[in-house]
Amino acid sequence: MAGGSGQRLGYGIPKAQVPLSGVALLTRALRGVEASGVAAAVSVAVPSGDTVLRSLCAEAGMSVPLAVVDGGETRAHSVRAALRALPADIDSVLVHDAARPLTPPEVFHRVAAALAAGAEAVIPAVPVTDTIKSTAPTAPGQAGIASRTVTGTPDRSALRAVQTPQGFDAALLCSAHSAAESFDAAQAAAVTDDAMLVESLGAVVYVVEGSQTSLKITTPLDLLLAEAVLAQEQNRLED
Ligand SMILES: Nc1ccn([C@@H]2O[C@H](COP(=O)(O)OP(=O)(O)OP(=O)(O)O)[C@@H](O)[C@H]2O)c(=O)n1
Ligand SMILES: C[C@](O)(CO)[C@H](O)COP(=O)(O)O
Repeated sequence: MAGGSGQRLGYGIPKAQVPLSGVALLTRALRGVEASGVAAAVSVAVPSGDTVLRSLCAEAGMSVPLAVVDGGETRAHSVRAALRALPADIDSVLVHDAARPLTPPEVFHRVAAALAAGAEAVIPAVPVTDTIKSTAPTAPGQAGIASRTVTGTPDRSALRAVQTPQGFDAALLCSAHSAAESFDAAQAAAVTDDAMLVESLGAVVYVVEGSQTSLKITTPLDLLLAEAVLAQEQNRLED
């Protein structure tokens, strides 16, 4: 998925074009897919009319067929557009973010292996290190102190920070996305990953180990962190 604009990164160009140590995020993500060897075909959603990312796809030198489609208003719209461009006879789909340029091959392998073992839906994830609170807007009359108050503290040991690629039985994912096509704007905005759509159909979603380096580039700080990860890898290779 490379159809986003990258508002939070704030570069003024689609995020997938943004260079990470000189190589565009999309190119790095495609290299990750290629290195994993799990894909028989790839479908990339780019912002409508974007020619730069289309060129990067053509130059990526993928060893499997690669389709490029115009993405949509939300990530889920882009996923639907990309799904429509995949070959009709595929059994499984891995949905991956161009915004995760450093996902190691083993994460792709764990997701693909779980699908091969019979899972209908699989997500990679890592334990959370912060304590997470649910919150709500402060009640009228108390708003002078702070804008939100705490409504609960979920058990951290059960929480996971979820990554991509997320893997699915192709028919299940298509059904889940068909159901989401009728969502209104608020419902559509609340869809932050694909797994939650199949969860709403009652499917069992399996969790496999993700990777700390599979971070999502969302803000400028994430880009700095990713550059540091690459520099460390480079040093390790030179040692
Ligand atoms: N309409 C959209 C929105 C997002 N994405 C993709 O979904 C992934 C995760 O989205 P996010 O990190 O939120 O990217 P942006 O939408 O570009 O970021 P922002 O919300 O800051 O604008 C990214 O690879 C992004 O390109 C997409 O294909 N189509
Ligand atoms: C799909 C995802 O990468 C899983 O963590 C994430 O939910 C995308 O969120 P975003 O707000 O669209 O970046």
